[in-house]
Amino acid sequence: MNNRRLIGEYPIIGIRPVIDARRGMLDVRGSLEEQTMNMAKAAAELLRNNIKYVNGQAVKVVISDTTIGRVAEAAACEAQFKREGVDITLTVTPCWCYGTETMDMNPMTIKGVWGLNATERPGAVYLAAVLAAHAQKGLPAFGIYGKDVQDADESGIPEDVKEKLLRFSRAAVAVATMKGKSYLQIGSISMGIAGSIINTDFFEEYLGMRVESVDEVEIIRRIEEGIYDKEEFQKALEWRKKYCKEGFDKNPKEVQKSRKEKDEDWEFVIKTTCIIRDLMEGQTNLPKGQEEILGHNAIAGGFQGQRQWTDYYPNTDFAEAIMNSSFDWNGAREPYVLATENDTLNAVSMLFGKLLTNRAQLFADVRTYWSPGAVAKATDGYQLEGKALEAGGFIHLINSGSACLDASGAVKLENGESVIKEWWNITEKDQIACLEATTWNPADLGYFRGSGYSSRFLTKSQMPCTMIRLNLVKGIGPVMQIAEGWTIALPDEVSDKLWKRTDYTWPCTWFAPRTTDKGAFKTAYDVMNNWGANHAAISYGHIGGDIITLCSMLRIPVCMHNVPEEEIFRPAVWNSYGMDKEAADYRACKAYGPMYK
Ligand SMILES: C[C@H](O)[C@@H](O)[C@@H](O)C(=O)CO
Ligand SMILES: [Mn+2]
Repeated sequence: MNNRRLIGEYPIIGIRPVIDARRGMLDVRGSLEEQTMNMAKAAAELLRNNIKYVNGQAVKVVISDTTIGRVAEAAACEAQFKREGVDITLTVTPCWCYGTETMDMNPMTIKGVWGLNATERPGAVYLAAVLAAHAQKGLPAFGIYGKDVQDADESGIPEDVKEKLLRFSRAAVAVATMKGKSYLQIGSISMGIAGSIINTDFFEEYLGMRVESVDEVEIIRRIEEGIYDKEEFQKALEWRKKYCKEGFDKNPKEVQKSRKEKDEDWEFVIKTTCIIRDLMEGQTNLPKGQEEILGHNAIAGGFQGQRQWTDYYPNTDFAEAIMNSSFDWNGAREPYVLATENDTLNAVSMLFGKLLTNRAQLFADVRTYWSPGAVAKATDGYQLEGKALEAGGFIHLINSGSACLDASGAVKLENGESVIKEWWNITEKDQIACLEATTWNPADLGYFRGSGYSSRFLTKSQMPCTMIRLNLVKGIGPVMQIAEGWTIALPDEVSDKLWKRTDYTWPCTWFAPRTTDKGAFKTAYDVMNNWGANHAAISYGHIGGDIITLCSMLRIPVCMHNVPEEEIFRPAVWNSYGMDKEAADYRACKAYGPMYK
């Protein structure tokens, strides 16, 4: 089994308890030491208990050795945090302190400040003062201030403060996890899809990542020279025979592959899967391997899922589907991020979703808008209901390959509702359910002359989800689109009729956005008509607020979203760019520019 994962530390959060330094006969500082340090301890406990890295471990949180009252202690804390590898700081206080003397001045940390809303000592006044200092010094920081005044002896953290502390920390950990990791592109531009044109400046300057590129011939070389984990290959082959059942072959009889050829294809696609994984993260069990033992340290990647390779070799839909899922032949494991058609921007969208949720992601074409009338016409009068009716129709999400099997909705909560779980909660039963909901149909030989297999499932249940896409726009740079909504369940016969109109052997999901009475969210049609590219990444849950916070940390403006205003949480200084939140976002992102430039 592969025991290599990403090289590089996971980000550490450092908590900075700041305090009024005045001593003298009444010893102001002394009277506040315990309360201040207790705030830091409470925040640390909240984060440790609720935030996990993508590898399933609890986030590491350290606290300054002392409270910080003057600049010498701020400097000592900075030195301590440097030793401990802190990327994210959370400053907390119940009282007035001296803003510029105690603030985090490190230009590279991601910063939050929590000022206690208790009026005995003016923590909120410090919060406002130090956020003004952050604004004046060009060091954006998130401000956290609870709505209700807390009594001085109250130790708990109010729910609204918890929500902001957790949103800030989830997004900050996601941002800092990407730093220093690689994106691996295998192959090149697929079918003229602009997202396949890898923009190294974007990865380097906005995400702090590096771009690695490998020609597809590397996979052929490793197959032919036997440079892959043979034990792993055999284990995967047996697992496939047992759990990944073949579906119907839609190809005309006269061109269908023979049984022998189909079995050879299975061996080929499984070797390809093992090698793509080795390319991403390395592989210690490569007896014939030398430099191949080292991977590209890739936290995300893409394969040129159509044309050239697929005109000649079996496609990589099996690799893409299995690697994006929460499990494989070794059981539940952290899902990878592997985009098909080499869509680097959809891969980044999947990466954002995965890092914020620790759940597998769905890659899809934003393929077709179905209006209520069009559905009725195509299905002898079926009338939409529920979320699809509310949205004025729905969108067909379907692409070969990179759809995690978790998106089948086969995994159920206790109450019977479908869910995509954090990968460490996936049980053996969940894995079997997803595999039983999926067939592996011989590839469409029109699109994939080289054959192979495509995963096929229908998302049969309603799940809350968030559809996003990061786009690159000349003159602006990266922008983000967000549509919260639901997968929807249609009667099987209705699904069948609509699905058969297109690629009936690919994974099929129907999506209804949450609509408003405005612009791009009037109806599902408007969402599709305003979508900026052919692809989207879909994450379980309504995570648009987290995406917005993450994008503000990366200085990526959000051009379209249906997130309730109260969930929008950006650095405090964004307010200084005007009352219109969208315009302010654009202005601020432009003013501060990418984090790593
Ligand atoms: C028709 C093409 O081959 C499909 O793959 C197309 O639906 C795409 O996925 C383009 O993104
Ligand atoms: Mn596509």
